[in-house]
Amino acid sequence: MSYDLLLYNIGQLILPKSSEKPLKGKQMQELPIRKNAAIAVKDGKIAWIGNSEESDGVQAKKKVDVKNRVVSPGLVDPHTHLVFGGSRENELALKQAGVPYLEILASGGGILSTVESTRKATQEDLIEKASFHLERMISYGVTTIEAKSGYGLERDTELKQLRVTQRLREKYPIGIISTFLGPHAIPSSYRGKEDIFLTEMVDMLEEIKAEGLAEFADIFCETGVFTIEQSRDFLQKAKEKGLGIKIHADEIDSLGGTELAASLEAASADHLVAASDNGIKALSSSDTVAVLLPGTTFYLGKDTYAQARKMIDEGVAVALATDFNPGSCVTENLQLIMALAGLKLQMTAEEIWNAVTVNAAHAIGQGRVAGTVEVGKQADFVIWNLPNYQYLPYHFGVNHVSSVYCRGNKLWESHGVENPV
Ligand SMILES: N=CN[C@@H](CCC(=O)O)C(=O)O
Ligand SMILES: [Zn+2]
Repeated sequence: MSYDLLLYNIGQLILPKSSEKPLKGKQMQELPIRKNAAIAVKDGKIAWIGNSEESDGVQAKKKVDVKNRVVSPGLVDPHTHLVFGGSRENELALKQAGVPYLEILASGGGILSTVESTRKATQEDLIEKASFHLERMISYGVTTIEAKSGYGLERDTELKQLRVTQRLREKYPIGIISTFLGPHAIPSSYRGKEDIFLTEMVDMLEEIKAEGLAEFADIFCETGVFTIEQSRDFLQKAKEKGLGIKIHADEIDSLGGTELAASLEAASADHLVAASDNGIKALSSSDTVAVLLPGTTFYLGKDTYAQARKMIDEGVAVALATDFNPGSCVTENLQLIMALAGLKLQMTAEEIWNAVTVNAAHAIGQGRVAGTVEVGKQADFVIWNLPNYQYLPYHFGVNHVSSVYCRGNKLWESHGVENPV
């Protein structure tokens, strides 16, 4: 058999355990590593994994010497707000003056200011801007992402954002999972009429599902935004329409969104900085993935991070994401989030790699498609300029990628000096 591509001399091949369900608690500590490995690709899929010596006789159109470096599955970023207009650099001065995130929002800024810019932007403007950010995500080793709407807060702009995501799917070979986040904030004109706004958002669910514009629905459950009851009602209706569900839960105040996510069997509950002990317990007896966003906590200037250690020790499945957005976490760099997970969430290197591969894939319903390197799966992987897998969360703030492959094709390559391993 002749393959399309052979990678040989792989110093460490990171092989997160494939599983029907996300890895929970102690399972996250296991990260199988194959030393001196080789991978062969045929028709965009992994066709063979073996020892580098065995690969001598393997026929392939192209052979790549990995020079003893690390290869991992393509990273998965399961929480991004990729499509938006404008930017909010003016908020830095407000933050420095001590104005809290929710206060900026309540005074018509924050999310609402991005809503204004997104409403004004054309579909083409949004495609161009999102492409720029997406290509930067890819350069950091990401081959699957989730992208949320939520900067329209009215039918036409929400649909415009979702259509941009569809166009990005056609434009790029990477996996892009779309989430409808219509209830992301209360538009100023609907203050005191939140239920009318939510009915309008619920009315969009059928069309979104029928047109395949999103796989998931999401809501921002927070003080001054949507209550637990409103969130339950919206998510239940989304589920009835056949959409998967997610929730921005317990980010700032402990409202009980974590417990709600577990009780509704949501695919993920995201943020969870203020999750209660009961919430963590509820997650541990569910398959809902806790998607933690330490970049957001850092960017909002907080000292208290999500209790990742307690969550993992109590048996929760944890994933990590950038939360890339123009307000609360302005970075496309998932490697930076991996470093923050080591420094601020006390996660081990093994847990961190599982959290950005297999568990991140499960958080967006892609456990069968992405997040692992195994025969028969999509050939999405990253060659890293790393001497070993523990090195990544240790050396922070830079890009360690040597090259990114998606479905067996090289998508991005670094032109810098290689780290001598
Ligand atoms: N917290 C709610 N939504 C986003 C922030 C959006 C924004 O500030 O534009 C988040 O997940 O952090
Ligand atoms: Zn978010």
